[in-house]
Amino acid sequence: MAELDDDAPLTKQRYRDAMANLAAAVNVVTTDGPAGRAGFTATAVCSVTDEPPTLLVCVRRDSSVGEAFRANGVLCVNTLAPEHKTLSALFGGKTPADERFAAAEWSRASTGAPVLSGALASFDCRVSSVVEVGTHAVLFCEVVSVGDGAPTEGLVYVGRRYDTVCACAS
Ligand SMILES: NC(=O)c1ccc[n+]([C@@H]2O[C@H](COP(=O)([O-])OP(=O)(O)OC[C@H]3O[C@@H](n4cnc5c(N)ncnc54)[C@H](O)[C@@H]3O)[C@@H](O)[C@H]2O)c1
Ligand SMILES: Cc1cc2c(cc1C)N(C[C@H](O)[C@H](O)[C@H](O)COP(=O)(O)O)c1[nH]c(=O)[nH]c(=O)c1N2
Repeated sequence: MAELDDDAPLTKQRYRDAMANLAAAVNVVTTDGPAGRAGFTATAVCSVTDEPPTLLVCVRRDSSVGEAFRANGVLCVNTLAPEHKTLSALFGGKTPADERFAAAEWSRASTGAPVLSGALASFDCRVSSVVEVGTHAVLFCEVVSVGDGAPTEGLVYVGRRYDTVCACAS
């Protein structure tokens, strides 16, 4: 059981160590448009409201991909299945964009954002507002269409490693 320690300084490392205990779905977030095609791995994705359907994505402001998302103003959140572990590492590393996208099959959403074939779910979005908080930009995104695959197993990231969970309806 975790106990709060108010005396120890709250360092970045202690914050990260605690956050590492939160299991999170793994997504590849993609965009395309005048600023070019880009994509990155993200666990900082969350549903905000269903009226209007809105989710948020947090992206590091100093990442090579962040500006493309802001400039294109559209994105697709592709939720990964267990077979996408290698893809997650590719989109989460320093690999050039073309190599990232060459590792999977894609179609195009109505916004123009790339949709991952075999994703557990895909959310095609328009960025409705951006709030900068510290090192990250929080992209609030209105969902314009969704696609979901057959119930299967989901990929989660917890304790700094990947795991598989049942995503089947009980
Ligand atoms: N929100 C994020 O930007 C975020 C989330 C998860 C992982 N990552 C990156 O993926 C790599 C591997 O992460 P890891 O979980 O194995 O180990 P880690 O020790 O770097 O991170 C542990 C946890 O802390 C949080 N975190 C890490 N970096 C963060 C950041 N810059 N801003 C906000 N929260 C952050 C995440 O919840 C992460 O799962 C690292 O480079 C990490 O920075 C970034
Ligand atoms: C499991 C996991 C989860 C996340 C990440 C990584 C991994 C492996 N990364 C980091 C991000 O994917 C990485 O910095 C990319 O490389 C960013 O693209 P550039 O390398 O800057 O092009 C990440 N970055 C971010 O800004 N928000 C996030 O939610 C996450 N989540």
